[in-house]
Amino acid sequence: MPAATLDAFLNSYLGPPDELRSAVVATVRQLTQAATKVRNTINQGVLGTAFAGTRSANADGDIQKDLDIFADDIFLDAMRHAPVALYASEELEQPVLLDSQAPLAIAIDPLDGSSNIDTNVSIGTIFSLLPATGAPDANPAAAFLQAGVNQLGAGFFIYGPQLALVLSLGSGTHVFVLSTRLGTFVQAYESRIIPQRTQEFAINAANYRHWDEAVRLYIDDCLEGTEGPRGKDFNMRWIASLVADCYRILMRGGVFLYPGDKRKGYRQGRLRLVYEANPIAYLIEQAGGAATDTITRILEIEPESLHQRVPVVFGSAREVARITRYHTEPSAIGERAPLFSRRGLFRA
Ligand SMILES: O=P(O)(O)OC[C@H]1O[C@](O)(COP(=O)(O)O)[C@@H](O)[C@@H]1O
Ligand SMILES: [Mg+2]
Ligand SMILES: [Mg+2]
Repeated sequence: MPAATLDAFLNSYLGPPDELRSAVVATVRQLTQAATKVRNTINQGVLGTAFAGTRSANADGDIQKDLDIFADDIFLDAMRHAPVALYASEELEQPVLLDSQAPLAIAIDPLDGSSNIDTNVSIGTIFSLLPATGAPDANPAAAFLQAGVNQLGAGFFIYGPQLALVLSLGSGTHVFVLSTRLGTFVQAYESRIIPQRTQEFAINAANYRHWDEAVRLYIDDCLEGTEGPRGKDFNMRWIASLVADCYRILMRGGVFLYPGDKRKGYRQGRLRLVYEANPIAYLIEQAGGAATDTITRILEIEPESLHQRVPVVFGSAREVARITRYHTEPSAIGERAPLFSRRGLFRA
């Protein structure tokens, strides 16, 4: 029987007194308040213009939209009232030291799907909760260079038709929706289970000519549908908001790919390991899915730097495993010989 509210869920997670657990719960509570503020701002319909004059380039060189910076300020401020030692954000070159004695470190993408801000398509906030290891005041970035398996919890808010929180604290992936009538987040599902198989993929196909052969072949085979080696038709989606693509996969399965490609600066894809791929991989695995960098499990990758990128494939476990085989044992896929000699459907 699902707990009716986020509060009830968090209380049931608390269990016996435990400093880390209560820190996680207090932090999630602060995050929900911050997300509600961001949502209220979005609802005022002031996205592009309200924060004029705040545009600049972030740590990854992207042009920051004004709402990115606003959201970052809101979440940073909220974390000052949480048991958080360190706050690392996509929008900040270096982590901020908040309280060296506090037990947690948070890595956050305050506004995911920025290219959709002006288009009224779902955007979100992604967060990863880690133990604040090492000496936070001596080397703030070091706490974030731990593999995703160490996460104590992870989640994202999605500012869509509903304000939803997708959350895992290590036992399943749960979805809560803000009820404006009740003034609280209400559990919408007990725990998501992603189907093992799928007939739906998500990828930015405009990059087809830049992909490696393994990715092209996988997509070619999907597009051939019932006439190709897969023997079934596929559907395609690409929202260009990681949170929205992930939410759909949690609801009905599917596979998401943002591989590395040959464009300058995209050899490791576009997504960031510490505050995008790791929390998403944690949620997906907790829902029975899988997440890799095409070959290696995302959660086992040891980050080398806070803002590093990583190729990402996640979703229905059998499909993710198949994509790995396209990369590691291509001759075992289908019945083609010699492999990679075919011309792709997108190619002239
Ligand atoms: O525009 P592209 O290359 O298709 O990339 C879209 C991807 O980039 C992102 O917008 C990156 O996140 P940010 O908006 O936080 O930079 C993802 O949400 C999305 O999956
Ligand atoms: Mg993002
Ligand atoms: Mg962002």
